[in-house]
Amino acid sequence: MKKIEAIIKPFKLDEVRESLSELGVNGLTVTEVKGFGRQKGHTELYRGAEYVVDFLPKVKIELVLADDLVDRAIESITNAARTGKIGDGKIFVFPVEQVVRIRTGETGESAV
Ligand SMILES: Nc1ncnc2c1ncn2[C@@H]1O[C@H](COP(=O)(O)OP(=O)(O)OP(=O)(O)O)[C@@H](O)[C@H]1O
Repeated sequence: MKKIEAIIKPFKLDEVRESLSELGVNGLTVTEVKGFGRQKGHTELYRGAEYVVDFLPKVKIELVLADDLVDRAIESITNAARTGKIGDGKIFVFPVEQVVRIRTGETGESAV
């Protein structure tokens, strides 16, 4: 199992969620975050306004999924989140040791 953390532009959240649902992803966690990438100090467009601030609002999506879904999930997120402009975001992938579904006590891939 792997955990994908994707930092995306907030207005792309619905599109990304829909593309992941089509893949059969069972759940995900979303957090409003702030951050910067390589373009720090440069302006970036956010909701029509230009920002020169250090930290821009982003959305972090976290999802844990079976190994065989990871490549397709990365492709879906990339296609849905890309505008081609700076600040489109980044995807990080981590190994996951264990998952426990609290209600049923299931563990491993069947708990994801
Ligand atoms: N190395 C990193 N570690 C942790 N978070 C990061 C890292 N790089 C980017 N992020 C997060 O991802 C968000 C989007 O990054 P961003 O797309 O601006 O990266 P970039 O490398 O500057 O790419 P681009 O050239 O497309 O703008 C940042 O606001 C930050 O929250």
